[in-house]
Amino acid sequence: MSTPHVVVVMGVSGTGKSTVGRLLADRLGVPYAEADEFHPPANIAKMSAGSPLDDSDREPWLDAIGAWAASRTGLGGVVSCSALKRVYRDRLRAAAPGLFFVHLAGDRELIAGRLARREDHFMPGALLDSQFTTLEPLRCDEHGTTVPVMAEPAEITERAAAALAGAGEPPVHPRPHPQPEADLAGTENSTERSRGSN
Ligand SMILES: Nc1ncnc2c1ncn2[C@@H]1O[C@H](COP(=O)(O)OP(=O)(O)O)[C@@H](O)[C@H]1O
Ligand SMILES: O=C(O)[C@H](O)[C@@H](O)[C@H](O)[C@H](O)COP(=O)(O)O
Repeated sequence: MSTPHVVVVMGVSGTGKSTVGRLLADRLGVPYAEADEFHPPANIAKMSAGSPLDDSDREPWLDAIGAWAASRTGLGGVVSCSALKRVYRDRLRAAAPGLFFVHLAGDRELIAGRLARREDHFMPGALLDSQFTTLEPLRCDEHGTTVPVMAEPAEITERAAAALAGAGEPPVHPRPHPQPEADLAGTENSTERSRGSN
């Protein structure tokens, strides 16, 4: 029996992480975890007030998501997380080596339109520019794939699942040792890099 992947569905606010993440988890038969549930209340308050998060705001959030991902290693799971910068993804990989990233990518106008129509969410559409400014797309040495979001959610999910199937077994890593605090503002850390499949 194959080893299930732990998948991070990433991208800017409104790109479809929650929508596609839930569908992908159902498709794979694994649990889904929602990034917004991992924020300290202060982060929600800051974004609700119209201010973007900075690196230090995101540290406890990334660590909580990383801990969930680590708990699913070998079992499988899907978690949403904007994971906008490479150094954020390195932090997640340090906690849970072997993560597969699905970057949901779309242009600003398309996503702004979806955010404008989304109801009952704390994230103001006015923060979208800052999300795009911060975004560092997946690099070719990162284990993952990029899927355009100008399609129906079911089709996006199929494309993500196909990329995952093509990626084979998750890379085997020893259980990570506790890491010293990484400096998000610093240069890349020494996290082992997985072979990219995108
Ligand atoms: N592929 C899609 N086509 C049309 N609307 C979408 C698509 N994916 C998501 N949406 C809608 O766009 C909005 C943002 O999606 P959501 O999943 O909440 O994004 P995120 O979790 O990345 O912030 C929601 O109202 C959702 O229903
Ligand atoms: O700034 C970030 O790192 C992210 O934007 C993150 O904070 C998250 O995306 C928000 O909680 C909004 O939630 P959605 O991405 O679901 O809109």
